[in-house]
Amino acid sequence: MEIRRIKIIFHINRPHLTFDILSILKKYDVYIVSMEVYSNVIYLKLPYISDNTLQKIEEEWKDVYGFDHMENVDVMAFEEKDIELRGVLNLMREGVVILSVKGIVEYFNNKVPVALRDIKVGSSIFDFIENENLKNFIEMSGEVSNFGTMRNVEIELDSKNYLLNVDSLYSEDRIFSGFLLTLKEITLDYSFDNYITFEDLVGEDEKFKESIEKAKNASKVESPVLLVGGSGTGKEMFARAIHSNSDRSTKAFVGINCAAMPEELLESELFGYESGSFIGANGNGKRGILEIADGGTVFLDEIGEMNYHIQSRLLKIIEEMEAVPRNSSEEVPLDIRIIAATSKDLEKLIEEKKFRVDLFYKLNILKIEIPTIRERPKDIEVLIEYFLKVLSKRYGDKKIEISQGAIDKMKSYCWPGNIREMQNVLEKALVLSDGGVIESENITFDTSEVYNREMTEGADLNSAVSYFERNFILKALRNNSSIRAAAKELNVTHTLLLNRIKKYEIRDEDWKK
Ligand SMILES: Nc1ncnc2c1ncn2[C@@H]1O[C@H](COP(=O)(O)OP(=O)(O)OP(=O)(O)O)[C@@H](O)[C@H]1O
Repeated sequence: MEIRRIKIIFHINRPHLTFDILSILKKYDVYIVSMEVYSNVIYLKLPYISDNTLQKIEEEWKDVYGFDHMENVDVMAFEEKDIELRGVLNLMREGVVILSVKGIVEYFNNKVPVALRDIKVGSSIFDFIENENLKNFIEMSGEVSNFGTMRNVEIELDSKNYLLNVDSLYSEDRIFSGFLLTLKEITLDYSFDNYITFEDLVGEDEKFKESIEKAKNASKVESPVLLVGGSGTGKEMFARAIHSNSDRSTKAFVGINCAAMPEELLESELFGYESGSFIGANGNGKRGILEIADGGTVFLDEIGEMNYHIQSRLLKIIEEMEAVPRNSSEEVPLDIRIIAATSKDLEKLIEEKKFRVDLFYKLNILKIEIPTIRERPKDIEVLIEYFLKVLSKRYGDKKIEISQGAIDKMKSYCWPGNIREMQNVLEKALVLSDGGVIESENITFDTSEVYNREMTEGADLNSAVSYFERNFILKALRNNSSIRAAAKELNVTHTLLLNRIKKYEIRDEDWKK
């Protein structure tokens, strides 16, 4: 006997609607196998009932205030999502396992290594992968839920080597829900294609190339590195490329964002729970990421946000490592390479007594400045071409075209969110273009508060106001076809707007389509 799945659609949402629907089922003595209730829809999974009975039930439902219509469906909403998710996972080229916050398997795809052949939903991943890094990472993330990623840890399963990557999963409102674990087999001739390498860093501008050269040199030495650059300029990509070009490349790359968590949490994340010493934790306490990443690289993003006390502890570790360098026969306390990044001016923070000058000097030895898009305008077209290729690949080698007008519009924009923003703008434009040619009207910029805030943070009042004013005027000009119309929208005189256009050196090509 077949199960029936029914979708009921309502044209209003009122109290007791579900109750009224279910009361009629009760009247016909039909029980419910399962049910999903949304604001205007109910899915019901019912045991087999004849068409005749269902028709009678439907007739009565029609009298329920708010009922619109019902449909027989093949799957419930949840089942549909489940099928979709499985389908997507199976499309991926690597073995993928989705875990709960405690490391329990929730989904896995058909590319998981043979060594995981007995894996089941509900199994613990630790029964299949015995790896201290993974264990610690999951245990700690489970407790603090803000830990990010674990990159390229080499593990062995059934005498084969794999690169293990783990990402924490969050809902839109940042509720931590588990992990996405990917396993990629390392084959001899293509071992590192999962790494970000310098080849992945796109750009031809001289300033950018200088940064790449510096980073390449930095990858061959052991001192800490300081990456300085605005939001979305590629600091993390640089850090990863340095790691994979170094002789630590087969070890962990662990990143932590110092701005993303409260101070006490950051401290225990970094140094572990055991007070006094995190070195050689004997299993009673929690290991910090500095220890988990032993042998590898630790990426400290937004180091300017780290509090003074944590800075002192970090400095001590760097000094201890220097006192007993790598390759020495003495017992080394910790073997990590620190790469720090900042979008803030650390020297200014030193003046404000928010950043330790001695830590700054340690980090500043190898300082690499990553230019913003404004500082490498020639790369705009290069990056557009690159991202369109990436998008085309993602959509099954679909041909994507872009008009000269759209390119010009992107060239005249100031890109406060840098490369990340450019990626987003192009992706959005592709959707808006409905699969055709990307035209200039499909290029829309996020002039939201976030960007204005990021751009104006740390600036003095006059330059912040100017920045805002220039952008505001540009927006009005782009929305209108003439200066006069824009002046009207801005409620200022034509002459005043002309003066401002002159002051801010706004060119016709900055706004005219
Ligand atoms: N040179 C580049 N070539 C291609 N893609 C890049 C380049 N630089 C950055 N990206 C892409 O831009 C996005 C932002 O890069 P990344 O996260 O490294 O920037 P970030 O400076 O660390 O950002 P944030 O300040 O927000 O931490 C990523 O999706 C990355 O893949």
